[in-house]
Amino acid sequence: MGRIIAIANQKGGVGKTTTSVNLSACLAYLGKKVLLIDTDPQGNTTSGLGVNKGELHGCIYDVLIDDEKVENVIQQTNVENLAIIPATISLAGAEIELVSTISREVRLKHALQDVKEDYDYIIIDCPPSLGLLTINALTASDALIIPVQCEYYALEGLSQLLSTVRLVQKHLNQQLYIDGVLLTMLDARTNLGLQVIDEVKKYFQEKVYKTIIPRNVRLSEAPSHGQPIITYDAKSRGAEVYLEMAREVIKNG
Ligand SMILES: Nc1ncnc2c1ncn2[C@@H]1O[C@H](COP(=O)(O)OP(=O)(O)OP(=O)(O)O)[C@@H](O)[C@H]1O
Ligand SMILES: [Mg+2]
Repeated sequence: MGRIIAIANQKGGVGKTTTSVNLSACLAYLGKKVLLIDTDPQGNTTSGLGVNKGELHGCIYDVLIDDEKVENVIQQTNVENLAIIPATISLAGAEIELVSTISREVRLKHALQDVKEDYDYIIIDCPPSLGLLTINALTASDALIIPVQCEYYALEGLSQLLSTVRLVQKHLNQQLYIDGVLLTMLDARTNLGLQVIDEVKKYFQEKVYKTIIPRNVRLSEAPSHGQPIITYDAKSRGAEVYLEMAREVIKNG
């Protein structure tokens, strides 16, 4: 049975998409069958994997709003074992359209029932907000990964995220748990990064992944080539650390 994992933090630019794309590609590289779902209207995950938005026959919007079957919007990527449900800018309207929709928080969960067994992992990249798209992702998921950038104000906003998680657990999805907090974009030359690591570990204790993602320029270049790091530059530090992280996620169950 597939494990569904949401990658969420309402704070912008903390590495959600970089982690979604590269964790998914590394899990696929390790032989797992993976479906990646882009729920962000920015569609960075979609373009980061080289999917041409002009040629799509459907996206996650059609599933959430028009009851399209997920099977009809899943696309293979250039990476073996990795499929995607893309997002386009039409999704920007979904946040408001969902408000007046029946079972608005559980639409993604219900849609994924049909394909959950076809994959080892389903990874959901969330937008930088705690609106209905993120709530749908949390409600559909077994586990949550929270990327936290090793910068000032790293912990800012996390209490709001955690209280949203508690509300989802109470009312919508009892089994949701935090798989881990992932420290991202560490600049090891600064003390600040190390201070943030200490602070986050104090707060989340054993819930912090052992793998810490450093700043790596190859990771920031890869999306413009429409590739995950593992195919763009398999020998880079970025590829090494995301492989290490994928192994940790597999070990967690
Ligand atoms: N480890 C890293 N090293 C270098 N650059 C990185 C790294 N991780 C992410 N970046 C870059 O930082 C920027 C923000 O990362 P990303 O898009 O993954 O964050 P996000 O949380 O998905 O943002 P948003 O909230 O807008 O969806 C991107 O330009 C990305 O290429
Ligand atoms: Mg993103």
